[in-house]
Amino acid sequence: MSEQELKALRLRIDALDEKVLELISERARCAQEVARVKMASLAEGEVPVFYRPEREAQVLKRVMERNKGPLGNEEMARLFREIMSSCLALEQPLKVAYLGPEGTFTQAAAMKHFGHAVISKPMAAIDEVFREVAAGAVNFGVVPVENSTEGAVNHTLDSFLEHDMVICGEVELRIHHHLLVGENTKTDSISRIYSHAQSLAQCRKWLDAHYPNVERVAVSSNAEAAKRVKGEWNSAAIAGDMAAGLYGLTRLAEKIEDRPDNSTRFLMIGSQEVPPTGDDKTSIIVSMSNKPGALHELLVPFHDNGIDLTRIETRPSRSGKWTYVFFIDFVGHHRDPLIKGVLEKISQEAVALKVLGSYPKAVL
Ligand SMILES: O=C(O)C(=O)C[C@]1(C(=O)O)C=C[C@@H](O)C=C1
Repeated sequence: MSEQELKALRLRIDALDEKVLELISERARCAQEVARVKMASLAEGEVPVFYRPEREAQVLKRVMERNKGPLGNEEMARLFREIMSSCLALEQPLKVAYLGPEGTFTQAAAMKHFGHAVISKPMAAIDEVFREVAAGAVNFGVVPVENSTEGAVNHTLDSFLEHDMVICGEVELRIHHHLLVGENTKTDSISRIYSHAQSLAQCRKWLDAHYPNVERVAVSSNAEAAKRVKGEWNSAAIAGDMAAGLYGLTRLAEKIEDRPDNSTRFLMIGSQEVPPTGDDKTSIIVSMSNKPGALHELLVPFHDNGIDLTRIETRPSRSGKWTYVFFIDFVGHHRDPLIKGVLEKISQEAVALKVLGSYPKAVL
């Protein structure tokens, strides 16, 4: 390519950037207007709701449907995710608590869902995220709920039994683990590998094959593992890209998870009910009396109405020995007439039924 051609193309890019800039600014001004209208139409004592997950899901879906390339749909939606995040921050900067410390996959999930224009607050434990939301110190919380290799995150399920929370969104993240070391660590001198217990489990086969005799130490998060090895000489951490970048660690081996499709699902928790979008999921907790056929009775109304169950999990209830609660996710919104009917049927049989929330299916 000649210098001349390159120069002409860069001039075109400059001109296009100017238009993009103008359009983004116009969109941001429009969002400010939206905020003004929301404020003006408030009833006496009503609090304004700036963040609208159902609208955000619609915007992102529309972008993906209309995108003609060459950028991929997800790539394009991610750009719009960030534009919307910044527009919302003009209306109201959201405060989001997540399972920290900085650099965890939960932080990456929070950024994927809310974009980078939020004020984010790392918490030391899942229960603390719940408490922070319940206390009203933040607008939303982000917690992991299940992993495709290791199953349920029990701390999260148990926290739902203790706190009144509304689930207002979900996000799925592909989890890639790397073996990370600090600058002073020699490859052949590793005597200890730190990570979160779930991450150690997700890389068990790889560790058995490559470091069978090295001590594996479970710590509170993989970001914590990364933080520790930064200053140590003989240890390595298993953690993801965010932690590697944050603590300036070197990747000795990349993508060491045993299953290439290893993914984690995260939930956004708050107090805001989300209206239907037409493509939603609902999460409920049900406790049944301890008698034969109770689970069957619970599942029949879903089957009879052709409702797609996406997950069912059992946890011991806090109220009696050998009694259980079921966490169930299914497709649909609790305001849909069909779902309403099913929930009514279940509540007739159940000891207790709680709708944790209906929310748009993850778009990204
Ligand atoms: O449509 C709204 O209610 C807006 O506030 C605008 C907007 C946007 O930028 O598109 C911003 C924040 C909301 O979460 C949803 C959408």
